[in-house]
Amino acid sequence: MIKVKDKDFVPFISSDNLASRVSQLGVQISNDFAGEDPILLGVLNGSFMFLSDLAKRVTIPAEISLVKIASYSGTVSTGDVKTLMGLDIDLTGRSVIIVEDIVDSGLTMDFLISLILKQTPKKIAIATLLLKPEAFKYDFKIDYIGFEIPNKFVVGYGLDYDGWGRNLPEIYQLKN
Ligand SMILES: O=P(O)(O)OC[C@H]1O[C@H](OP(=O)(O)OP(=O)(O)O)[C@H](O)[C@@H]1O
Ligand SMILES: Nc1nc2[nH]cnc2c(=O)[nH]1
Repeated sequence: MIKVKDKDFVPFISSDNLASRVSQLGVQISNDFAGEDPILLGVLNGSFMFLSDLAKRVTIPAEISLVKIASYSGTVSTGDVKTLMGLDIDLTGRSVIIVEDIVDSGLTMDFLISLILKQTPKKIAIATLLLKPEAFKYDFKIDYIGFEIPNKFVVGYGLDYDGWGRNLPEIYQLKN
């Protein structure tokens, strides 16, 4: 068990499991997007570690760009998604792979998809390391899912609790 800020968390997904799953996703993306020169669009802050490891496993030419949006404060969503750093790349006619650490309710991703669609890309795909199926409220398709997890708050491998815990190399779940 570990303490992050003022809450206790228990080990949930080991760094070995993360590494092998991320590597499989990299192979899949490389096969599916061969010849398309995709853009890996990471969503800050949470996706930085997943994006970094995934990008190293993508063996085809790919651009990398970042957007920064946020809706969570502590362990709860504010229900209000804000763009804190916008797109700095033209997505017109491009194949865009959105890279997220987690899709929970789906609110953030839904917001991002509509933002990107305004730029008329050729294709949008979604890659998320984690998905909480019980919490997911939308019906957009998620193309690459690392792990489906229960509806409990997690930290580590980029994911934070109030800013803390992002640097942990494995994923932990909030203790009951
Ligand atoms: O599906 P949802 O319910 O919208 O939740 C998922 C979002 O929540 C987290 O971001 P957060 O707002 O905590 O910002 P961060 O990436 O800076 O940690 C996570 O990185 C996703 O972007
Ligand atoms: N750190 C963290 N951020 C989230 N954003 C949405 N769900 C979660 C979660 O379980 N953990």
